[in-house]
Amino acid sequence: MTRRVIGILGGSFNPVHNGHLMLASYIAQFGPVDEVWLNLSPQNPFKEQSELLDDRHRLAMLDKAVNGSTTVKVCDVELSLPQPSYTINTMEKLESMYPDCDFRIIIGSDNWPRFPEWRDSEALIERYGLIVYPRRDYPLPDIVPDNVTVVDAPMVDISSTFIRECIAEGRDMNFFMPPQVYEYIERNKLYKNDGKQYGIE
Ligand SMILES: Nc1ncnc2c1ncn2[C@@H]1O[C@H](COP(=O)(O)OP(=O)(O)OP(=O)(O)O)[C@@H](O)[C@H]1O
Ligand SMILES: O=C(O)c1ccc[n+]([C@@H]2O[C@H](COP(=O)([O-])O)[C@@H](O)[C@H]2O)c1
Repeated sequence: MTRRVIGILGGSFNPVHNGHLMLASYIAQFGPVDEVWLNLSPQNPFKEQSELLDDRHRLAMLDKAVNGSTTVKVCDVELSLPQPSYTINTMEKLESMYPDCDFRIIIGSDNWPRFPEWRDSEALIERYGLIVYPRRDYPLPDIVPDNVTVVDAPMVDISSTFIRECIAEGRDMNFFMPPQVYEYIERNKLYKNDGKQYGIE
């Protein structure tokens, strides 16, 4: 039986947006993988906890965003692993949970310069392999080491930070994410910057 190859795209997804989804869809169709899993990191080792919305809201928005897709899926394994979310722990856990799959790590070129600071970065490249895609202002690596693949995906230059700021200013961000995610944000009054943490659906 052929082994399924899964690309893991980790992030805070605070919130997930069309940039994440278009990239994941592109790599699942044109990259060296069969599926892309959007892996929710409750606590990125490089980010401040205080900036983050509750994991359950971020997971609910991811589930709504992929909407049952068979090639772009959600992965919540880090919710039950120690924090911060080190990718090496995640990959080892996934390997043990899905012995019939091969896993790759997907990162943007913005993450490439600091990749050597990731825990066990050399082992991550050697054991799993990296797929690197372009982000604005961050050139792709000139010299591509063994086990690193560059995928020239189109760039959609939006970020969760921009979306959070715009919502806090009262702007309409409906077209920056799937409508069902935006409805969830509105219904739960998320990112309003009024200091309140609203309930989980
Ligand atoms: N517009 C985009 N196109 C492609 N990849 C993106 C885009 N925005 C973020 N990513 C990548 O998706 C992964 C998860 O992103 P993350 O949740 O950190 O989103 P972000 O929009 O960069 O968030 P923030 O603005 O809160 O830092 C990261 O590897 C990040 O580089
Ligand atoms: O494992 C590490 O040392 C490590 C260091 C920095 C970031 N990561 C992971 O990289 C993913 C994307 O991070 P970011 O900064 O683009 O949100 C996310 O899943 C993080 O947990 C992982």
